[in-house]
Amino acid sequence: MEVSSLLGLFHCTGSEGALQLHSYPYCMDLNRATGLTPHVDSLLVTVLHQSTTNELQIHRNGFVWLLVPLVFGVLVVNIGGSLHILSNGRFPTIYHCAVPNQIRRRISVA
Ligand SMILES: O=C(O)CCC(=O)C(=O)O
Ligand SMILES: [Fe+2]
Repeated sequence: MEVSSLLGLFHCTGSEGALQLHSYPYCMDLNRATGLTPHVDSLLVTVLHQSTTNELQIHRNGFVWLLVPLVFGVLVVNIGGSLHILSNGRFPTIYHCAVPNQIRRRISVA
C-alpha cells in the first residue's frame, strides 16, 4: 500500500502528527519509579530519538524484555497499531516501555 493511500484513509492533509517530549528524572530506588508503562503506540509510526540513556525496552516472544541500544544519531521507528491493522500484520506493532535510570535523567523526543 502506498503511503499516500494510508494518509488518505486517515484524512491527513500532509501536516498531521504530534511531538511528544519525555523526561524521566533519575531515581535511585527503581521500585518507586514507573517510567513509561508497557504499551503499544496507536498511530501509524512513532519516530523516537533517545538522547541520554538507553532505557527503552521491547517485549519479544511473549516473555523477555530487551534493551534497545542507544546509538548516536540513530532514530528508533516504532510501528503503531494502526499500521499493524492496515498492513494485516505485515508490519507488526511492538509492546514497549521506558524505565528510569538510577543515575542519569532520560530524555526522549517522539
Ligand atoms: O521515552 C521513550 O523512550 C518511549 C516513548 C514512547 O514509547 C512513546 O512516546 O510512545
Ligand atoms: Fe510508545
